[in-house]
Order: sequence, then structure tokens, then C-alpha cells
Amino acid sequence: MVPLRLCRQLIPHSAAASRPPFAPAAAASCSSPRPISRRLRSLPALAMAAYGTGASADRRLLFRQLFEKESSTYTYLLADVGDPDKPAVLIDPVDRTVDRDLNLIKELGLKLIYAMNTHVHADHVTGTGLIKTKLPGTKSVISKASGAKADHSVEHGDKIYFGNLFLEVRATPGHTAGCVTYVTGDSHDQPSPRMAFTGDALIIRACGRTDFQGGSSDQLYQSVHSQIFTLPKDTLLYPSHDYKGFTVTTVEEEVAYNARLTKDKETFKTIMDNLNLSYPKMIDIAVPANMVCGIQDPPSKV
Ligand SMILES: N[C@@H](CCC(=O)N[C@@H](CSS)C(=O)NCC(=O)O)C(=O)O
Repeated sequence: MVPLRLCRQLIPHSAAASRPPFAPAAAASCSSPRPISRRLRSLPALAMAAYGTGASADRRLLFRQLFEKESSTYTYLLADVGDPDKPAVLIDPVDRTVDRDLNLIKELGLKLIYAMNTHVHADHVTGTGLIKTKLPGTKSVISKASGAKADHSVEHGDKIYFGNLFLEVRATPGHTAGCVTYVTGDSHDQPSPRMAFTGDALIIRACGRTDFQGGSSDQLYQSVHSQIFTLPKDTLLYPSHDYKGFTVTTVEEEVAYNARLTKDKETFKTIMDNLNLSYPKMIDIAVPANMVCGIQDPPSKV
């Protein structure tokens, strides 16, 4: 495991000179994002359909939402296509769809640098272990609070750079103790509107269950209200799962219409205590595998 320390930025030899190695005021408090990751060389943008409104930061971002239908899981691909290496990250890949995801990354000429998890999933095995086998050099990322083994253990306030773009880590425990939300940056050179990858903290019009893996409805309510609902109202929210055919929502929509999180805390806790969901079918396989980011034991020699 390669722990990412407070305010440390992993900068390879090619780090651009325009950005200081440490973000201003990054050390000030846990609520300030801390840079943790590498920056790569910049070359002219390639002609590739990117995401956003047309501002230069938006043109840098390539964004794809991918779906795994057995577990109704979304995987998100983000890349800085304004960088010559087109560095990319995958959020919440699933083992069953790793080949699809890696083929897409190859077709688009991206360089996958991080395979990240929002939390230790209970319903499917993460793809990060398989990805590391198939694309050595890709680093796995998960929160330190999850207790899971990964190349990088991130904490609230860390920044994860891919090229000139970055994701900020926000601790959003409650579904599990180690859940985080990854949020695009808020400076002028980052995509607008912001995008938040909420894992299972917030599901469109709902939220993640809180009945195992250190879950707490009290904590989840606090996390969503303090870390997600405080984002700008046009922030696009992308969950880990959808069971109803939705793809994306916004802070404004969820503050108005979320069937659980718009209630007061006590009502919310009562709702969560009465969900009566059956345990995920794969929980006994998925959780132990995901505690090591999906890395399988090497086949035993006969
Ligand atoms: N039936 C599925 C599991 C469905 C489930 O429990 N989903 C979780 C997220 S994955 S642990 C959840 O939090 N759902 C909230 C909700 O309100 O549905 C299976 O067997 O895998």
C-alpha cells in the first residue's frame, strides 16, 4: 500500500511548472482539499468528443457513464483529453465489465492511471484487482477509512489529479463507514457545472442502505446534508447504482425531491430502519474480495 500523506503531491519528473507542488492553504484543515496526485505533461487537445458546455476546462474532460446490469452499477470514466497522455480514471469498475471498460479506454487512446472505489461494495466485486492485472501500472484508490487495501488510501480533502483535472475527496460515511464522494474541482480551470460521484451515499431520489458494514442512518443524513447538498445547486450527481432507469440528477433536484433525505433526521432514520431490504446476494463474496480491492489470490500450484 502506498499511503497518500497530508498535502503530499505525487509529481513525476514531467510535472508542469505552472502549479505549485502544494495547493494553497491545503494544510489548513481537513475540510480543505489536499493535492495528492500526479500531474502529467500538457500538449494540444486532440479532437475527441468531450463533455460540458464548451469552456476550455470542459473541453478537456472526456466523460462516460457505463452500466453493469446484473448489479445495476454505474462505472464512470473521466479523462483529461487536453493532456498528451490523456490520463484517465475509472470510478467503481465492476469485475464483470472490466474487458468492456479497458477496450473503451484503449479505443479512445487513454492512459488509465487510477482505478478508484467510492467504498467497499457489498453487491459485486470491484474491477480494480483485475484491471491492475491487465493494465499493470494502474493504481487502485479507496478511502483510508474503509480499511481496505489499495495502492492509495485517500482521506477527506485529498485531491486526485489526472492531467490538469482533479477530483476532490469528500468523506460521506453512513452507507458504509468508509464511503467517499469524489467531486470535480471548483476552480475556473475545472469543468462546470461540477460533478459529484456519490457512490451509495446518494442514489437518485433515494440513498444507500445503512444496515451493515458500519452503516449509520444518523451519519448518512449528516454526510449528505453537509457534503453533497452544500455543493452548488447545478452540481451533477452521479450515483453508483440505479434501480429505476435514472442516470443523473442535480443537487437542486435532490434537495427538492429526494424521497428520504428531504425529511427531517428522525423521519429519515425511521425510513431507513424500515427499508426491509434483503441482503445483497453476493455480500459474502464481494466484501472480502473488495477489502483487497478485488485482487484475487494467485492460482495455487498443484
Ligand atoms: N438486490 C441487490 C442489492 C440491492 C441493494 O441492497 N442495494 C444497496 C446498494 S448495493 S450494497 C442499497 O443501498 N440499496 C438502497 C435501496 O434503497 O435500494 C443484490 O442482491 O445485490
